[in-house]
Amino acid sequence: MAKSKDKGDGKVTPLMKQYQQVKAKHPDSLLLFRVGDFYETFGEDAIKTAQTLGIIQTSRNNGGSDVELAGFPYHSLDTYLPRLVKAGYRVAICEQLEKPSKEKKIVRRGVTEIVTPGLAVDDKLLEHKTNNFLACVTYAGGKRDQYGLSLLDISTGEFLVAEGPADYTDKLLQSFQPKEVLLSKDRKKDFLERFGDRFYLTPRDEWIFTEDYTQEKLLRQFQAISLKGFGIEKLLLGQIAAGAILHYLETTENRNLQHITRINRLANDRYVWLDRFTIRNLELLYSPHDNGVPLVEVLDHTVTPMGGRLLRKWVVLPLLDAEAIRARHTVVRALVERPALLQDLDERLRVIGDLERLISKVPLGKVNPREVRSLRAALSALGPIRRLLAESANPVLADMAERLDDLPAVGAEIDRRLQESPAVNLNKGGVIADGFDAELDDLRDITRNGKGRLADIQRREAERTGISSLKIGFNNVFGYYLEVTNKYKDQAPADWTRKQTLTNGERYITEELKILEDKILNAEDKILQREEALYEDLIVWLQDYISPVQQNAALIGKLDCLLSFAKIANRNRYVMPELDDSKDIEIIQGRHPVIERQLAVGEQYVPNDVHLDPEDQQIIMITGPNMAGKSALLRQTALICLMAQMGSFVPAERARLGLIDRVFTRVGASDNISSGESTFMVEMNETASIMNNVTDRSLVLLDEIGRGTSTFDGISIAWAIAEYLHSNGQARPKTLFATHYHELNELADRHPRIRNYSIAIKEHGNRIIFLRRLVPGGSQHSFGIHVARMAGMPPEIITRATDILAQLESQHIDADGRAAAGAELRDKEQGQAGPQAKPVAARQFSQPAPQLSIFETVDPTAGRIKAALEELNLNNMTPIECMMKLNELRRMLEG
Ligand SMILES: Nc1ncnc2c1ncn2[C@@H]1O[C@H](COP(=O)(O)OP(=O)(O)OP(=O)(O)O)[C@@H](O)[C@H]1O
Repeated sequence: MAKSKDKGDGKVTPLMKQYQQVKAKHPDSLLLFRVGDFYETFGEDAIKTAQTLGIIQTSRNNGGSDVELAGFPYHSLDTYLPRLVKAGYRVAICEQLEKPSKEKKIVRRGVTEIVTPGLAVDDKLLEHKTNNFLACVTYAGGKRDQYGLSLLDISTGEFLVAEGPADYTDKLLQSFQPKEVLLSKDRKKDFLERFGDRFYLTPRDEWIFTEDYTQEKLLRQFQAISLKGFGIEKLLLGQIAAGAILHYLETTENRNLQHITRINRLANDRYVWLDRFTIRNLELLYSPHDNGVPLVEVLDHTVTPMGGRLLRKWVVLPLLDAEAIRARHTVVRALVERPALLQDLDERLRVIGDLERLISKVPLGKVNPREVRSLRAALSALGPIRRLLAESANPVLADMAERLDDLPAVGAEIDRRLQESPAVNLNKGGVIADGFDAELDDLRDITRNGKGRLADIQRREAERTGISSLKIGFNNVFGYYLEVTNKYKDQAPADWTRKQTLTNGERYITEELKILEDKILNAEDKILQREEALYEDLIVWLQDYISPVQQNAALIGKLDCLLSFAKIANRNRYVMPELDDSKDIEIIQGRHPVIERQLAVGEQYVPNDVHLDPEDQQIIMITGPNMAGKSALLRQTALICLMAQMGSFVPAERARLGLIDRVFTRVGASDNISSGESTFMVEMNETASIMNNVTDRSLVLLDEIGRGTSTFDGISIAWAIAEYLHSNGQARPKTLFATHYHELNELADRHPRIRNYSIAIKEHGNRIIFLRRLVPGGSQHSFGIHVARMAGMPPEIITRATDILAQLESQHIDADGRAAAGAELRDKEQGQAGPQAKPVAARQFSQPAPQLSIFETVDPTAGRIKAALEELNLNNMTPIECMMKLNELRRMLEG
């Protein structure tokens, strides 16, 4: 609230009083207060506005008070409003609700709109190819890990509901990236703990988030007596979230919501489950790297905003239903095989524009005349598209043709009512077509032919009266008049009214003249008023067609995505994957869709075969030096599977794929301590969540798991996880395991479904040449030194490191005790109590290392550890328990 420093008599001007009343109702919004031709801001708001917009801040003296002030002309609203909202402010726009008049001291004012990051409809605030979601999250509370989530894009009318545990909610928040999250005040802390602080939060009173209140809001919006038909009746938390969104819309003056015609359940059983690490790690939508390119950018060759937005959903929601996936594949194939059809459709789609957002602007009262014309243009493009689809001989496309409706009545009515190239703004006129409205035509005729009509009256009256010298004149006192010289004044007829006597003549008015005068003088204003009224009629009339236009927009979006898939299949030589009922993944000469697009000229992406199946080759351990291409191979395998289930062709020579239901990804972080937990614990927790959720249709990517901890821990974790995934009951998730620890190669000797592979390299003198080929068999070194050289490490260090390595290798112990760690695990597994691990202190490197066991020291901790180890009943422990125990022992060691 603007603080007025009282300087003298303490009186606040009526304007400031009115301002303060309005501001009191919107304390958390930045208030733009219309005063004449300006939007003014006061107090704190003025400081923020001036800073954000870079405009001058002054102060205003209001009846003895002094307050900060910053303002801008009303016609700059379009430029400044988006900047304020993008800076993170909620902006309330307070308009003058009546015209100023002499009688009234102060005009009525009120807030007509509140714009927030999640409630944007202005094109300047929106990105064409991205939805702008407002989310609401509700929480069951207590021990139940259950959340309700609703998402609304007010600019398109898309309204979604979901319900599930925290990780599911988190995943959806990450996939849909809401611009604002509504939540109950008392849940804010919980939200921040679970989902982090990266969202723009709008906490609201608790009472809103109640079942009865929100239900009623939903029923009213959909004019329904029950929510059964929407398939969301069981999602009570989701319903509360959705109803709370509707409440929020009301309080932000968004009351005309006829474009929100549906509410859909986001059914997690229809889509591949991608855990949140997977969405991030596979860089599906965003890349954390400066020059990184996310998958969606490679896939996106859509030409309509609807297509662009839908593709983003397809990318994070790959399908589980084989039939639906095949349907997409067959369309892509049909389009790939008929380039002429593809090109024709592409050209037609390009003129459609943002049909979905256009129609949403209709009820919101934000659609301008030119946009209505674009709507008309889009509808007329649908006819030819429908014909092309119908002739395509593809059943899915033919079905789309059936469902597309070019709404000829709407097109015809727009033509009848609107000019062909109407003005953008209604307040300039020139919007409604000639010939549509007699009154408007008449007014327009007057502005064009006013003088001619006056001349007509003059001529007619002269003929009637025989006064040949009759003239028409105008003055400011009584407007148009007929003037007669004294010679003819007796001939003036009775129906003329005398208005003025001059020395040499008389002036008269007639009723006809006065009517014409009124029309001439007010024609411009009346034209604007009439056009406004007629335009409003058109918009109201259009509201009956919101739903069919939305359906067209949805079909066009889908078609656009499929065209995009066909285009990239052509451009990037993708092939149609074969989906079968197996649980296998068989990729011949697969490539990474993103990396292959980024290679420098002359560089070739080296394709690789990957075969995984739960019966025989369930887990692949991939070793190889840094930079060899291990991560790329892991990711490309997952991306190929996911692209296939999105309906896309894939970068490979051939791919035979059983459906996958979940993808889990873990990347060993080098430093995860910032979150307060040790890396070890983070990995344990995360990995435990994989263990609990895998099925034998799942795909697990483990990239350098255990890297964040010491080698000993790292190998232990990786070892135990690999074993668990291999031997845990019925579920046999297909797993790709990239690791530096070549010690893990021993696992393959012990477990039938674990296989070793490595990424081939060639050693050339002291250098490595990366061949990027996946070859059977593990690798023997870690090649850290080579990588250090490539990274530009000083030659002295490289030479010294090479020396040390040679010494260590001659002792069969590597630089930080890896062989020892491997041996330790081996011994444990075989039930041999006596560990032979021999960690070596760095200072011992240049001398033969004495064979020291940790238990041979005099340290009492070592004694405790020994006792604890002896107590263990290894046969009764799960690998995870083993790992936990190891961690505990290690902490004892660390004190
Ligand atoms: N098959 C391939 N063909 C061509 N270039 C490749 C291939 N695979 C990977 N690369 C290139 O090599 C780089 C390193 O690959 P990647 O990150 O997968 O290595 P890595 O073995 O996982 O390394 P680190 O162990 O350091 O994580 C990639 O950025 C990519 O540019």
